[in-house]
Amino acid sequence: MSGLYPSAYWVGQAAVDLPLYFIILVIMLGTLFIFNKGIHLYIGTFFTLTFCLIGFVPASVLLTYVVSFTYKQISDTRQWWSILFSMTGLITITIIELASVIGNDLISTVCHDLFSIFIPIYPLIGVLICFSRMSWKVSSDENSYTQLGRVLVSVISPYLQCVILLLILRYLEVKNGGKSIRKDPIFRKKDKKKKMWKFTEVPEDEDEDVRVERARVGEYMTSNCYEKPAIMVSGLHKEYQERGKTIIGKAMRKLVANNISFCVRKGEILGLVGPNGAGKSTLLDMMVGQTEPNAGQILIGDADSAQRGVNPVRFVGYSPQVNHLWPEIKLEEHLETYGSIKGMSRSNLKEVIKRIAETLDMKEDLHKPAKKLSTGTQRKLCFALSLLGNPDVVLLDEPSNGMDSKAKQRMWKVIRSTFKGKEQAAVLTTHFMEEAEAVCDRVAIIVSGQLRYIGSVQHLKSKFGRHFSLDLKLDADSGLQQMELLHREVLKHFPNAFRQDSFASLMSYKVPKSDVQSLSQAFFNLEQVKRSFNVEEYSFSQSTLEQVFIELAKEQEEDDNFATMNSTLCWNRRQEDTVAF
Ligand SMILES: Nc1ncnc2c1ncn2[C@@H]1O[C@H](COP(=O)(O)OP(=O)(O)OP(=O)(O)O)[C@@H](O)[C@H]1O
Repeated sequence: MSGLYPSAYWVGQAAVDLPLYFIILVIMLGTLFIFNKGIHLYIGTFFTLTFCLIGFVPASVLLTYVVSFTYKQISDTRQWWSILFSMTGLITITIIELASVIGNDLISTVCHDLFSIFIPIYPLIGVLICFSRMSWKVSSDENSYTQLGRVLVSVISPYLQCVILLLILRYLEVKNGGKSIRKDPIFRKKDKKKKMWKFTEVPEDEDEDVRVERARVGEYMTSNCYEKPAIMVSGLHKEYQERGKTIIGKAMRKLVANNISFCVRKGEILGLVGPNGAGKSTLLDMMVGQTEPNAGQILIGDADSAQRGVNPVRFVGYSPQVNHLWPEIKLEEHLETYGSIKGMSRSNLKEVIKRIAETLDMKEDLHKPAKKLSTGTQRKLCFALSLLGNPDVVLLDEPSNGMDSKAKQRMWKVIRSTFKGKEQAAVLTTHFMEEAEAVCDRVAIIVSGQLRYIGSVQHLKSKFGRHFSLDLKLDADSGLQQMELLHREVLKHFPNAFRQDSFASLMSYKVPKSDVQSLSQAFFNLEQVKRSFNVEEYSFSQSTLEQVFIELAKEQEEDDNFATMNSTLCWNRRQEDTVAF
């Protein structure tokens, strides 16, 4: 709520609403007493009304605050609640008058008392009805006595209502409020006793590079003599409790970060890749403080500047997986707002917006509201917002989702030029291996909440790429017999080659490294095959990062029969180890 604690927000609202409502009511009552000859203003009436108003005004205002939790748009309040309040006032008056007309004082008194106690907008109406009765009716002691009793109920009820409505407001804030509620001096939630986490064990099957990275982070954390990396994540652990499938089913432990440690140096871009649900977004959420880890430490940016009191908003730029845009606000206004929050000057901001619009091809969309932007442009905008103000660290959660390939290439170029050789660092999650290869200096592969690998793309390929890919495209006229002969010839040169799916005249093989003694010999053999078997063209290449990733995910997720990776690829673990893109 406007960056304020909830209590500060409500007190601020009340500081305006209470006097305003009080003044309006005083003017209305004054007018009533001046022009209505039926109700006389005596000293007693004046004090009773004043005392009633002091309780009635806050009770009515608190009621509107409480009902404000039931609507999502401002217009809802005008349409429904104002009509409902007017109708309630009218109905209560009608009921009380009807009871009086039929001469049943008991019903009239019971209704009056019930309305006064349970309907916060009634007590003032009730007091006025009583006053008019006391003025107009032939005065009898019994009548005056009844009316005084009713007045008393109407005057006291609003004070009780204030207490109850305040408690309801607090309950609603605690239930619906965001994180600021924890620090709120009035609406603060009582902290439940936190579960104490034991130091999590280092996974036994941990990769050597991951182990080295963990040791490096440990050194950085304990030593003062190094130039610290831009991001340090140490021993991060997070798990959720998942409900069992049946009502009595036991809650399951879902591990989304299993003792993860890594660091990102200044000027470095680290790619986080992994299958759906591996825990990549949760990791970023923990880095920006949106999700609380169960154990571990995250240090972002220059600790010295944090101690010097530099605004932490300037340290981190974050582009979450779900777009965080205001639907009615224009693209340019988004950039202006974020730029101002990050402390950019007006003139600088204008220049930066112009450059962003040109670089990311958004010039024509500058004056469109966010809801009218295409999905790709919305992603571009979120990406641009995260870069505004040159933050020390930028976290990008699947930034290129929904972008066409041209837009992706532009964005990759911007990312490279922003971080390469600079003081800033970035973490980027992606499903596109092509993206990781094009943009990232190092890649971290996460499977089932565990960091399985970390290193440069080339190192990953040479470490895990156990196969070469061989594709042969035969002449369109070649028949099955020709293909069979070619297959035998391939096996002659690469005895352990494994044939994958063939499409029409295209034959694909996975060739183990052990079958390739020297690359020159392999290409010499393939040239001969090409000449003798009407092969139109062929390609022989080291495994792509995509293939390496599939291998890794398969090795380490032995229990899975099927897994999907976004829309870019899927793999089916069949007995013959077929990879299908
Ligand atoms: N608040 C939560 N409560 C329970 N489980 C959660 C919660 N948030 C995330 N999870 C679970 O944690 C796992 C990791 O989710 P996360 O979104 O981090 O994965 P991801 O690697 O980013 O996946 P994707 O690539 O699909 O975005 C998922 O199985 C998800 O269902």
